[in-house]
Parts: sequence; C-alpha cells; structure tokens
Amino acid sequence: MYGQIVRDGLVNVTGIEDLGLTSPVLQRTSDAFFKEISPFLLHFGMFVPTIIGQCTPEQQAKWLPLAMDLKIIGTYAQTELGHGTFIRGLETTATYDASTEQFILKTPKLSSYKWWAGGLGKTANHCIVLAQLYTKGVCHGPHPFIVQIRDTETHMPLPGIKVGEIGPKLGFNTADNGFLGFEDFRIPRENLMMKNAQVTKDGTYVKVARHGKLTYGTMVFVRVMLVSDMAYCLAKAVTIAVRYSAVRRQSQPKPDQPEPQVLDYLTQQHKLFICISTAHAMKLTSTWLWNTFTGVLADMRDGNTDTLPELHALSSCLKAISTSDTSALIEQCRFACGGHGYMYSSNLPALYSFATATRTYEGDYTVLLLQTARFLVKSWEQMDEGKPLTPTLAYLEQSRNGSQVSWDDSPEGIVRGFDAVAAGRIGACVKSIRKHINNGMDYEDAWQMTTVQLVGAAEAHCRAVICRVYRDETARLTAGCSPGVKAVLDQLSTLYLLYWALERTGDLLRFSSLSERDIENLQARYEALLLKIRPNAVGLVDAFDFRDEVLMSTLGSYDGRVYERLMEEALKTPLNREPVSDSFHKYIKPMMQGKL
Ligand SMILES: CCCCCCCCCCCCCCCCCCCCCC(=O)SCCNC(=O)CCNC(=O)[C@H](O)C(C)(C)COP(=O)(O)OP(=O)(O)OC[C@H]1O[C@@H](n2cnc3c(N)ncnc32)[C@H](O)[C@@H]1OP(=O)(O)O
Ligand SMILES: Cc1cc2nc3c(=O)[nH]c(=O)nc-3n(C[C@H](O)[C@H](O)[C@H](O)COP(=O)(O)OP(=O)(O)OC[C@H]3O[C@@H](n4cnc5c(N)ncnc54)[C@H](O)[C@@H]3O)c2cc1C
Repeated sequence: MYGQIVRDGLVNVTGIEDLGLTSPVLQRTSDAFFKEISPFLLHFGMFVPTIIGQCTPEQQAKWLPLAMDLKIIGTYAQTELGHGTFIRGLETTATYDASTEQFILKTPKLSSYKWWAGGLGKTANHCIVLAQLYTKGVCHGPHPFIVQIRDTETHMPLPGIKVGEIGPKLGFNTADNGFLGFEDFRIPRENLMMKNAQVTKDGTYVKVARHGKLTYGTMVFVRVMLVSDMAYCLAKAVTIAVRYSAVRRQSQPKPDQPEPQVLDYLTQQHKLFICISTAHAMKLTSTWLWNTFTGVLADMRDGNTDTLPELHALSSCLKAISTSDTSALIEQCRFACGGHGYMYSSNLPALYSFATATRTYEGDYTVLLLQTARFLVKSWEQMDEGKPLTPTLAYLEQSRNGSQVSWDDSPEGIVRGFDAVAAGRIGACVKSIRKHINNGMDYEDAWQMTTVQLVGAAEAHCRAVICRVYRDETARLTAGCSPGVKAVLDQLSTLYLLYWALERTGDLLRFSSLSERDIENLQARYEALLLKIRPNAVGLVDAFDFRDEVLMSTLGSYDGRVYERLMEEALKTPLNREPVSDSFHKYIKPMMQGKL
C-alpha cells in the first residue's frame, strides 16, 4: 500500500490526511502475520508520520519514497536513559559546523544515550533523533534530525554510532527496543527536519513555525491514533472473555439444576458488559477526535494555530484515559476467564502487556493529565476575565455561579451531571491554587500542591467529554438504523453512563443534588440493564468481527472449542516432547538419592 501511494504521486503530501487516511480505523490484518509486536511498528507509526509532519516538501520528496517503499527502515529516538517526559531536558546535542555544513551529533554522558526506540536494537537503519540544536554558540532546544545509523548493505553500525538492544521487558519483546549513542557523528545540514525551523548554510537559525510546540506534532498524531487502537485492543479482549464465558460452566447456585454458563452470573456481566460498551465509547470518541485533529491541521495550513491548545488538551487526556481504562479492563477480562485467562495462549496476557505500555509511552498518564489540567485552569481564568470558552469547555459557563446542578436521571441529565462534576473539580483546583498563593506560595508551588486534585479534574473533564460524545454520536449514527439495533446500542451507551455514575457517586453527591434514593434507582436500573444486554452479549462481540487468526486465542475462537484448543496448545510445548526430561537424570534423581 505504501509503495502504491508513492507511485500514485502522493509524495508531496503536507498532512497525514492527504494520504487518504480519513479515519483512524486500524483493523490490522497484519496482526495475523506478526503474532507479536512488529519491529516495523515505529517505522509506520512514527518515522513516516514525522517525515510527513516535520519535513519541507523537498525533504519529503527525498525521504518519503524511500521510507514508503521500505528502502530504508526507520524509528523515532527521542527518549534518553535520563529523560523521557521532560523533552526540554534531553541531553543529546547537534552542533552546527558552518565550515563543513554539517551537524555534529554527540552523546555527552551515559544518561544522554537514546533508550527505548522500537526497532532500533536490530531492525532499523535510519532514525529520527531529537537533539538540542546548537548554532553560533546558542542552544535552540530539541529539534528532529534524520540520521542513518547502519549501512544499508551490511547493516553494520556506522563509525561513531553505538547501538544495541535494551533487553527483556514486561511485553513488547519482539519490538527490539534499542539504545543509541553518538561519538561526534556528522550528518549533512539538510538532515535537520526543516518544516518548523531551519538553519541556513552560514548557521543562522530561522524559526518558521507560528507555534512553539509544532516539533511535538508526531506525538499528538500518535496520541490521537492510540485512542482508536485502544478501542481495537479492548474489543479483542472482551470478544475472548465473552465467548469463553458462554462456554464455561461453573458452580451450582440452585440445587438440582445444571451448572450455568458463567456469563449468566450478574457479577460476570458487570465485569464484561462495561468492556463492550467502553470499546464502542472509545471507537466513537476516537473518530470524533480524529475529525477534530484534521480540522486543526486544516486551520494550521491556513496559518491559524488558535485551535491547537484545545487539541493538545483533548488528545492528552483521551490518550491517558483510554490507555488506562483499556489496560484495567483487559485485566478485568483476564480475571473474568479465571485460571485459563492466565494462559499465554488465551492472548489476554499479550493484549494486557501491550495496552499497559501505552499508558506510559507517548506521554505518561499523570504527565498528560496535568497538561490537560493546565489548559482547564487557564480556561477557567479566561472565563473569569469574561473571555469566550472553547467548544469542549462550554459546560463551564453553566456551572460558573457555583450552585449545585439539580440531578436528572435521564441519559442527557446524567451527561450534565458529569459536566457539573468536571466544572466543580476544576473550580476546586482554581480555588486551591489561589488559596496557596494568598498564603504566600509562588504559582509553581501552589500548582504542585494542587496536582493530585488537578489529575482528578482532568480525568473528570475527559469522562464528561467521552460521555457526551458517546451519547451524541450513538444517537446520530443510529438515526437510520432498525429499532432493534438502535435499542441495543442505546442500551450500551446508557450502561456506560450508569456504570460511571455509580463509580462517581462521591463526586455527584458533591456537585449535584443526587440523593441516596437516586443512587438506589441508578443501581436498580444498572442491574436491570445488565440482564437486558445478556441475550445479545455474544452477538455484540461477534459483531466486532475478528477473525480467529487475528484474535489468536484458545479461549475466544468462534467455534467455542476451548478445552480442545487448550489441550492442543499444551501438547505443543517443548516440555512435552519427551516423557522424561534430561533434568530428571541430571539433577532431580541425584538430589533424590542424596548425591547432590
Ligand atoms: C500510508 C502512509 C502512512 C502514514 C502513516 C500511517 C500510520 C498509521 C499507523 C498509526 C499507528 C498508530 C499507533 C502507533 C504506535 C506507535 C508506537 C509508539 C511507541 C512509543 C513511542 C514513544 O513513546 S516516543 C516518545 C514520546 N514521548 C513523550 O510523549 C514525552 C512526553 N512529554 C511531552 O510531551 C512534553 O515534554 C510535555 C509534557 C508536553 C511538556 O512539554 P514542555 O516542557 O515543552 O512544555 P510545558 O509543559 O512547559 O508547556 C508549555 C506550553 O506548551 C503547550 N504544549 C505542550 N505540548 C504541546 C503539544 N504537543 N502541542 C501543543 N501545545 C503543547 C502546553 O500546553 C503549554 O501551553 P501554555 O503555556 O499555553 O499553558
Ligand atoms: C514499550 C515502550 C516503548 C517505547 N518506545 C519509545 C520509542 O520508540 N521512542 C522513544 O523515544 N521513546 C519510547 N518510549 C519511552 C516513553 O515515551 C517514555 O518512557 C515515556 O514518555 C515516559 O517517560 P519516562 O520514562 O521518562 O518516565 P518518567 O517521566 O521518569 O516517569 C516516572 C514517574 O514520574 C512521574 N512524573 C514525571 N514527570 C512528572 C511531572 N512533571 N509531574 C508529576 N509526575 C511526573 C510520572 O508520572 C511517573 O510516575 C517507550 C516506552 C515504552 C514503555
């Protein structure tokens, strides 16, 4: 496909959507080939998008065809041993030498080694390197460079390059994450990716971008993509767990009756149906976020960066919450499969180790929620000054007088309840910061003292956004559907609202007129809804339409032959090749005979 795009003459693209990627649908049939993480993930996921986002058209014309035809294989090396989160603290330097028109890359100390880049350990021969740009003795901060690190014929590291693999991890073990160091390694001036900033031949630094953070553009793109990727992973996990729960029978709640399918237990439905509903919520939210993202790209092409801060705030919190919810819910799917869920062949451990890494990479959970919180507090202050609010924060206006929102248990009322919680929590943060400042603290310390609340406020904002988008998009997309489909999808989105309302009763009691009686009602409606969804549960996961080859699970295959597949897999293990293993004769028998 990549080669085709290039041959079709789409080389001079300036935005990712020009490639025809109009929606972040990542139904990866490649999962059936790469049973684990592909060592090319970073090539497609970050190397190519960075060329598109950070290069001039001339640079794109040079690098994009090579990358798309896999003539070169790249990765994205930003994180170092000493710094990942704090990009401004990166230590690798790129110093311009006007006499040779080259940059000299240097790794000054151990903590400056690049660390983590996927595919760097063994696969890649090129690399995007983030380094502090020095010219004429002045540091201009981190900038991206394209660097060849290995010979394309022999694959040997080039002189001046120290590269290797970082070793085993919780997951991602087939991604050959690597380390990289430079010993005065020279690259041509043109290898600075020059869309946002340039260095002329004589070493003059020219800033082109209108916004200081456009260098971080690939990260924003990947954060946007990860939301739909999480929907995809969770849909896989819950397909496995629901199918298994329909096969598995356990216990005897009523005497003289057969053992029920575990899916008939209300607690099992409580564990699993929220996973189905969350997969839908994230899929719809990710499409909405993608549309927001492409809208901002269009604005920026017209020279307007005003919408970028809101996109950064949204993509940060949605990345944090979708990855965190997904890892927790995949783990819940594993619990729902009892002991067999712990088998590697169930595929739940691999799905979990993948999802939990996403909570950290591309911006740690807490760090990204604090980025969103920064935007929320700033917006609150702007509202106080009478300035207009951005669309996703319009709800603040209704809550500005501080009075409690009256509780309304219709789905729309519950969404307004989440708005009230978010507004209340942001307001409480602003109050806390101001209180600390009035007591003599400087702003940074007052912020620091409020960070636990700020993370909570950003989560509440994100939850309110997801609830609203899920509800609105479900209504919009099912408008022309049959009454049956409409009813079931409505049940799923209502389930999401009721589940989270019950999870957040403390907040709702604080910021709305919710009463004990209302909570009892919510609980009863939630339980009734689980029973309503039960008959459609297997159909709902079948509708995700994963082929067995993609699901790769002994527990989740379409035919339900769980025990047969578990035994088939067990018999494949090398430990079963011989009835007695060598270790018995070498160690166990001598030990039993007291000879060791
Ligand atoms: C056919 C063609 C196909 C094409 C391709 C198709 C591809 C299709 C395939 C697709 C596959 C998808 C899946 C891929 C999977 C990939 C796997 C990935 C593996 C993992 C990779 C990685 O893991 S790679 C490293 C990521 N490493 C981070 O993620 C560091 C986090 N760390 C920060 O991101 C910054 O360090 C942090 C905290 C912001 C502070 O940055 P800082 O200190 O510079 O800034 P401050 O906090 O001081 O903030 C100062 C002001 O900047 C504002 N601001 C900050 N950032 C901003 C921003 N981005 N945009 C706008 N504004 C921003 C902020 O809001 C403030 O605004 P204000 O002043 O107005 O309040
Ligand atoms: C599987 C995997 C693949 C990766 N692939 C790549 C890759 O291809 N390329 C690449 O460049 N990088 C990659 N990374 C690195 C990844 O992007 C970083 O690990 C991530 O951004 C987190 O940064 P850190 O490791 O410095 O964590 P740290 O920032 O050191 O986090 C440690 C703790 O400190 C907290 N913390 C840090 N700063 C703050 C703050 N300001 N306020 C409050 N708390 C804070 C965090 O919340 C966390 O609890 C990968 C990581 C993983 C796990």
